Amino acid sequence: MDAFKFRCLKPNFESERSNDDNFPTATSLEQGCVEDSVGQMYTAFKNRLELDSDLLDELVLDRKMHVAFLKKGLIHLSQSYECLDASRPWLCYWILHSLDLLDEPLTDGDISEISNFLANCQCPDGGFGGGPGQVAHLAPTYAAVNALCILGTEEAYKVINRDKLYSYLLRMRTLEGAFKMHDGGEVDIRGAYCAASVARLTNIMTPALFDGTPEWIVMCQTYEGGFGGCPGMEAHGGYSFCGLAALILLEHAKLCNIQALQRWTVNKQMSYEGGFQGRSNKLVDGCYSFWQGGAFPLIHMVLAMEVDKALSAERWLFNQEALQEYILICCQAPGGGLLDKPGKTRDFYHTCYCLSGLSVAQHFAGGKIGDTFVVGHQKNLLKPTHPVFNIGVDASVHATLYFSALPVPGTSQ
Ligand SMILES: CC(C)=CCC/C(C)=C/CC/C(C)=C/COP(=O)(O)OP(=O)(O)O
Ligand SMILES: [Zn+2]
Repeated sequence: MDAFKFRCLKPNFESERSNDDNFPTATSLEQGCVEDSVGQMYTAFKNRLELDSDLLDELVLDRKMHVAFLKKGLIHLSQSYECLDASRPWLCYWILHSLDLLDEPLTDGDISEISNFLANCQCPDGGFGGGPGQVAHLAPTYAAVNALCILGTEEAYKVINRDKLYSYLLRMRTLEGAFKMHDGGEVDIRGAYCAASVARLTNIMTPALFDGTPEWIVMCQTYEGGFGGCPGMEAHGGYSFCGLAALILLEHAKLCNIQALQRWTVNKQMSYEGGFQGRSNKLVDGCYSFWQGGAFPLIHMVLAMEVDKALSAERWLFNQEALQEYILICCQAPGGGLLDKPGKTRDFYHTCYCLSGLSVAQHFAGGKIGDTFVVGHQKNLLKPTHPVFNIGVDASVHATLYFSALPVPGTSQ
């Protein structure tokens, strides 16, 4: 057995624990508790391996259980999901994207039924609401468009009223080029990303729609290097992903300080836990496997355009093995589904973003095509995700091809 195949078995692993015992704060105490529970998961895994070294492949992604959890969610949700009644297109997206990463096909009947449901969430004046009859909102609009592109049939694509979507996006635009999340709603960097993502996928992007948007987005980059939700706010992984992905979609990534963003993002991977935190001095969480981990392919793309000679041709600039260990050992719920950290309950959001982050950590697409790094069983390998849209690469290519044949609203193209 190669005892050091896993990072958590390294002799210096324990020494990577934080040591704030002298001046405990609420935050450092919480951090200590998380390290205890993560350490217990790693120790339990190590002990199982010591009993039977042939169990190296025991580090498995429990595909069968995850698929069962996800498929059940397509049909029935427990009462605890009532609070997500205004996020139903999100539930479709989280479940469909997770199943797609796991390479689990849907029946034609399921595809039609979900397409119909999303059609019922579309608003008469364009965009999608959080459920049938709800007001249009940019976040469920992003989720619905992604979900329909994952479904990938002509029936699904045709649900999207592109002319109305275009006028809805124009209505959400502020004078300076930022986007509000809904009529009378808050303006933040999610709006810019959601608008740019759906506009790019469905081929309704025009210069008028995004005039001033890149300049507004870079105002959200903070002294730490990450992006906040709007100018002056704290840097956070969710917002940083939105900022960089939107700048790439708008072909203006050069406007931001990519070195500062890289330094900040690299330092959000926790040395002991292996997963990512969302912001400085906060706790590890499985969903940041994508919001932070997913930024590395984007950063790589931007640095590669600048002909950075020091750029690795083999690895993303984070510890891909450590992240996979965190997800596989600490984030899998025994009955299927993935979660934030040990002790938390599973949900579809964390299932989607843990799997998305796992996929990023398994696939390196910055050098020769198709380099994979799979920790544990080879069958853990997921399909690759498109780092800008976070839908499968195949689904994004198929959708882009379909919509590029249609005219851009308000132009002769
Ligand atoms: C496309 C789209 C809509 C993207 C959303 C991006 C995203 C996840 C933003 C995070 C927002 C935020 C400030 C969370 C902090 O939560 P917290 O204080 O509970 O968590 P923390 O302690 O980990 O920061
Ligand atoms: Zn989370």
